Amino acid sequence: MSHPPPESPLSLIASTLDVLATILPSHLLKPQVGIVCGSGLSTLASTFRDKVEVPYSSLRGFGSSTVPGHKSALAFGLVGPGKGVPVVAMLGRFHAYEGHALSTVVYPIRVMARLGVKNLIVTNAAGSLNPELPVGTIVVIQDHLALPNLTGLNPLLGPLLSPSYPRFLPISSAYSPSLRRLAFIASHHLSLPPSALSEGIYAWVSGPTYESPAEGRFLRNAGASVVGMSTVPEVCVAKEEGMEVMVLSLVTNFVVIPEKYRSIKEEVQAELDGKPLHIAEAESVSHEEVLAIGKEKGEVMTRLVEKIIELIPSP
Ligand SMILES: O=P(O)(O)O[C@H]1O[C@H](CO)[C@@H](O)[C@H]1O
Ligand SMILES: Nc1nc2[nH]cnc2c(=O)[nH]1
Repeated sequence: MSHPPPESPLSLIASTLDVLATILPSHLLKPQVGIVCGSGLSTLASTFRDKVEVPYSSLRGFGSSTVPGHKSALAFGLVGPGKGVPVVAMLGRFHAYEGHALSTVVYPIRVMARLGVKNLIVTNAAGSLNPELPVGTIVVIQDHLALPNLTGLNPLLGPLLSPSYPRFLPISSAYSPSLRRLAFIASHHLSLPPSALSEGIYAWVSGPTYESPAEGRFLRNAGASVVGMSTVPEVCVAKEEGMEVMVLSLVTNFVVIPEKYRSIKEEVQAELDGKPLHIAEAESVSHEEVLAIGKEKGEVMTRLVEKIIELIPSP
């Protein structure tokens, strides 16, 4: 028995676009800006006007977001004063550690590109590797350190989706300087304190384990400022699709990097000497903590993203 040939990615995308065309009113069908909401950050769509939510389950090619703090739906709407800017947001993203293929992780970005999105604002929750980036800081990402990209898990591995795409995509200027400028100008318009927004380098790791102390130290020594388990696949594909991209990482925790390891050998010797050591409780990260900071900073992130969208020159 012969099997039908597998559906091509482009025909799958076309079927998603057909469904959206039947659901959306015409003024929302051509979004100019795309947003990816990070863990606990789906509030970024809370102020959209004329909002229409489309569940991922109704769109072929989409996976389901299984991580708490990620909702499985696209939100379309208008942002900003007057007529408003049409936008689309992923209220939840897909991570490779959930078991999604990288092609699924980036599928919504390819759909956004074909809806007409030219500017992509990617957000995430991330762990800080730098004491100068405390919890609550919003880091405007300048560059990335993607170990999976360097070791065989690049999201662009495989046949090109279109022969017009470059086989060897340069990503040395993936993080749009003009959009990054707008982040700082928006922050100024909103009178946020200078410490609210910083700049840095995002390390992408596969997760789902958080970093061991040695891994955290390794990433810090390699030049990364924050670390997370997402974002880079979306950025690489958005660049391949010709979009301008910016990334805002919300620092939700410090990566635990002790200056000195606890020495069980010294502890035992101290006990034998009758002078037991005082051992501090070991710190650790939790996703609940990550979500709590997302909730706390959701409002300021929303105002910042809205203002950036207002400042993007119209086409
Ligand atoms: O990157 P986002 O989706 O914001 O989520 C971050 O938070 C989760 C860990 O708490 C990981 O998925 C990490 O990547
Ligand atoms: N890998 C990683 N991802 C995160 N997402 C939020 N915090 C962290 C972190 O400390 N490490």
